[in-house]
Amino acid sequence: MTDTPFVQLQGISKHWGASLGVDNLDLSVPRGAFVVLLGPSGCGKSTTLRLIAGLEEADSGRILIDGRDATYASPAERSLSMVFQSYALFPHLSVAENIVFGLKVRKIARDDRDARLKRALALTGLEGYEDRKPGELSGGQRQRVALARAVVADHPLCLMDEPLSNLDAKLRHSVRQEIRALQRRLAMTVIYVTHDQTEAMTMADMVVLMKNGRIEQSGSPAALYKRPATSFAANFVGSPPMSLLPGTAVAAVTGHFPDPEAVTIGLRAESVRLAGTHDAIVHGSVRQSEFLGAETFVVLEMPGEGTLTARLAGEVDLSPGSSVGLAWDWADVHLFDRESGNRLPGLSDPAAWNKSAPSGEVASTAPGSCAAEQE
Ligand SMILES: Nc1ncnc2c1ncn2[C@@H]1O[C@H](COP(=O)(O)OP(=O)(O)OP(=O)(O)O)[C@@H](O)[C@H]1O
Repeated sequence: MTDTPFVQLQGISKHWGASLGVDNLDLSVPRGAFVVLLGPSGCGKSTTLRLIAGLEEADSGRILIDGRDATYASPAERSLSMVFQSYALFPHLSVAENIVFGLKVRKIARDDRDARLKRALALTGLEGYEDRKPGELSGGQRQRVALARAVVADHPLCLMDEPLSNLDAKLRHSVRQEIRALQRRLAMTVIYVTHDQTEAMTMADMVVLMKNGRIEQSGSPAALYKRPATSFAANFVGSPPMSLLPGTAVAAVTGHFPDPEAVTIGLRAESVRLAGTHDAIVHGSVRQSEFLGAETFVVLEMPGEGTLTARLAGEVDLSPGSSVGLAWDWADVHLFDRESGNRLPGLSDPAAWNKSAPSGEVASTAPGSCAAEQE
C-alpha cells in the first residue's frame, strides 16, 4: 500500500428526486489499500460503489481513477472488476467458462486466457472444479468463482458489494481471510461494501463509516475504535458496542461534570471493572451475563439511565438482578456532546474539571475545557 491516491472522489453528490444517495462526498483511496465502506442500511455505501464503477452518474463532483478523470467514463473504460453478493454467474456455463467470460469478450488471446485461468484457479483453490456448473457448487465455491473472475481480469481495482452476505458465519470467516490474502498477494486496490462492522474491522486498512449519504469518520480500524469522532461511530464500531450513558448517570454519583446534561459518556466494555463498595464509581443491577469461554460479558442496568456492558476475564458468576459496583480509569472515558454527538476532549483527570470551583460547587466551564485530550 502507498499513500498515492488511486481513487479520488471530490465533492460527489447523487440524488434521485427527493431521495438522497450521497451528499458532497470526498474520499481518497490509497493505491493497494483495502478500503471498507461501512454503515447502516441506506447510508449510501452501494451508491458510492456504483458511482465509482460507472453504473451511476454523479449529479456533481469529480471521480479520478489512477490520476485520470473518470467522472463520465463508461464502466469498461475504468479498468476495474466487480464482485457482487449475488455472484452473478451464468448457470449454463462451467466454472472455467464463467471465469474467462470477460476475457473472451475483451478478445484476449487463447494462450493468455488459459494461463490466466490456471493462475486464478490456483489462487482461489478451485482446481479440479473447472467443468462443474455453478449449480453443482456450494455458496463458498460460487463466491470463489466470482473472485477468480476478478483475478483473471487483472485490473488494479476491484469493487466488492457485500460479497459474503450469502455465506454462513463460519464460511464468511474463512472466505474473509482468503479475500484479504488474495488482495495482498495481487497488490490490488479493493473497495469493499459491508454493513458488518466485524468484517470491516478485521479486513480493512481503512474504514469509511457512512451515515445519511455522508462520511461520518474514516481511518484505520484501530483509530475508529480508540478515538471515535462521534457517538454514532462509537456505537457502530466495536463488539459489543461502546456503552453510552447520559452524563447525569455518572455526575449524580461523582459530581465530576460541570454540565452533565450536555454530555454523553462512552465506555468500552474492557474499560469497566467490578469494584467493591468503597472504590465503585457507580452501582448497577445485572441484567444478563454471557459466558464466552475466555471472558464474560455482563450487562448492567443503571437505574433509569440505560445499560453498561463490562467485559470480565474468565467465568464470572453473577445472577440477574444482583447489584454490583463498577469502576474505570477516567483516562478511558470518551466524552461526546449530547446534542451533536461530536467527540469532546477527554478526561484524564476528573479533578481538573472542578479545579476552579469553590469546594462543593460545580465549575461552569464547558466540558473538557480544563482537561487535555489523551491520545
Ligand atoms: N435508483 C434509486 N432510486 C431512488 N433512490 C435510490 C436509488 N438507489 C438508492 N437510492 C436511495 O439512496 C439511499 C442510499 O442507498 P444505498 O443502496 O447506497 O445504501 P446502502 O448503504 O448500500 O444500503 P444497504 O446496506 O441497505 O444496501 C437509500 O435511501 C436508497 O433508498
